[in-house]
Amino acid sequence: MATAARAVELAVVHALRERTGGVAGGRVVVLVGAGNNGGDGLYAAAGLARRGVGVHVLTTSEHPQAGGLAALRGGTARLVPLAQAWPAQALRAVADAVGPADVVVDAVAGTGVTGGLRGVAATVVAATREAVEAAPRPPVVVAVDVPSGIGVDDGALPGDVLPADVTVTMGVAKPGLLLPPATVCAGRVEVVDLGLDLTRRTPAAARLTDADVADLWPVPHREDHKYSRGVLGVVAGSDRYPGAAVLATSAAAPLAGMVRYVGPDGAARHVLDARPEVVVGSGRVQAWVVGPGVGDDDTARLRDVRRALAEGLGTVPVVVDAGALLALPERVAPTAVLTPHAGELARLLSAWGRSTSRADVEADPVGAARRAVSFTGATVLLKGATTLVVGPSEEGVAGSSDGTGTVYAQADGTDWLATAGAGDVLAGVLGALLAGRSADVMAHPPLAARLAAAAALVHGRAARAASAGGPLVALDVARAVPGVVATLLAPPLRTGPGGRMPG
Ligand SMILES: NC(=O)C1=CN([C@@H]2O[C@H](COP(=O)(O)OP(=O)(O)OC[C@H]3O[C@@H](n4cnc5c(N)ncnc54)[C@H](O)[C@@H]3O)[C@@H](O)[C@H]2O)[C@H](O)CC1
Repeated sequence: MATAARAVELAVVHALRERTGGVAGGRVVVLVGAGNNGGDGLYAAAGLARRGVGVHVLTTSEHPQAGGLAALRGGTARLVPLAQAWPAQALRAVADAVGPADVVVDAVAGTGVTGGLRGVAATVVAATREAVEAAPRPPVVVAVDVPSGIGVDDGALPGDVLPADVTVTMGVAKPGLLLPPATVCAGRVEVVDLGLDLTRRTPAAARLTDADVADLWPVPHREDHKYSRGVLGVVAGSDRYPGAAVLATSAAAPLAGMVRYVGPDGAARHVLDARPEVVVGSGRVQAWVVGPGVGDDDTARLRDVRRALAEGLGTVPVVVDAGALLALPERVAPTAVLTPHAGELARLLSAWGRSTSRADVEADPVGAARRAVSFTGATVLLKGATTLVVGPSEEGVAGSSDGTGTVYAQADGTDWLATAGAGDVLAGVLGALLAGRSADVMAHPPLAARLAAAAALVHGRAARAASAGGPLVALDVARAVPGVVATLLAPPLRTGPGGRMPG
């Protein structure tokens, strides 16, 4: 508890310095519940008071953690017990304290709560949220371990939650901090190292970092040639949607050893205008992308899709996108990566006899993605503001009870990425990555999920680079991809002794 409380205290100190330029004299409200989460809040409050911070501790339980209460005693923190107050008095106390505060610490509840907050805790959290939103200069909100009341294991939002700017979480990022919808309430997540050995546990949810992606990315060696680096076959675009072919191949061409394009002459001309490096026509490939820009009623193009699926599935990794999704056989291996958005996933699940609307998928994206994995055996990448990737659980490794593995939740992009053609670019990036690691994926199919998450990270970062805070088009994202990969792969600049760069 001492380590956790100290980390919370330091996060508040940092927030105060950023906001006020100092620490002493800052105004902090700490909301404290009954359990150990509240205990962390109490110890942090005691530490802040010793630094000269003006601390209000608002308790939602009649029995806050005893050790933490003892730590407060004799100090300057003001204790305001809300559990015994009349509701109107309690709400006034919240509004009076929170309105002028610089920082609010949410230590109402942590991992000990399921199914949303109840009673005084729920009322106080709702009132605090209102007061934060109404404040002329809203305080910084620091959550202890998790924003109180989120679904810690599944990312649900079953009731009132105070959205945090920073979550200081203990030991490991809980799934609820990464998974939608709760992930939007977590803010920046800082993990406190408690020295736990987590190597033998399969996390329910994870998020790849830049370093993870750098480790996964295939880097050419001196002996490499275009074929050994991986050839990607792309069945994309149609007379109606030629742009999808251009976007998928433009994203893939710089990353793969070679891209072969299979499609109608008109689209092929556009592809070659944009990327003369692309080879038109079929041939041996180490991975396929099938479906971008192919309508599910386009008989001629679906013939190419089915041919590529028949040739690729089970032999090489295959990205199955857009129009190809409904052409998928009933069962496939995890080396097939489906890349639907919420509407496409709803259609797929409905086609498999589980009537599902887009709203259903949006309400429970993790559950919907897991169901698609259970039905097909494929790896599923569900596109969204937080892109989710999940595949079957690894043999011999404990996963979810439905036979699915870790959910990767990547939130690396920008809202500007919600634009036509962005998915075609992602398909190209993912296809090229799978082509480059084709033999590894076929030897160890669960790798497909990590690579799909890596592609989502690169795609998101490329969008941020292309956007620079403003609007973008999908081709800008494709153009930004090589620079993002270069940055991820660049060795970190280290300063030598005395702060000088090593020569
Ligand atoms: N290694 C560790 O696990 C560490 C954990 N730390 C912190 O401790 C919490 C978990 O503590 P715990 O006491 O088990 O649970 P909570 O603090 O979440 O509170 C439980 C408490 O809340 C009340 N309660 C239960 N359900 C509800 C509800 N629906 N609405 C309102 N109130 C509810 C009930 O009275 C319970 O007693 C973890 O998250 C960390 O923050 C450490 O500090 C570090 C080590």
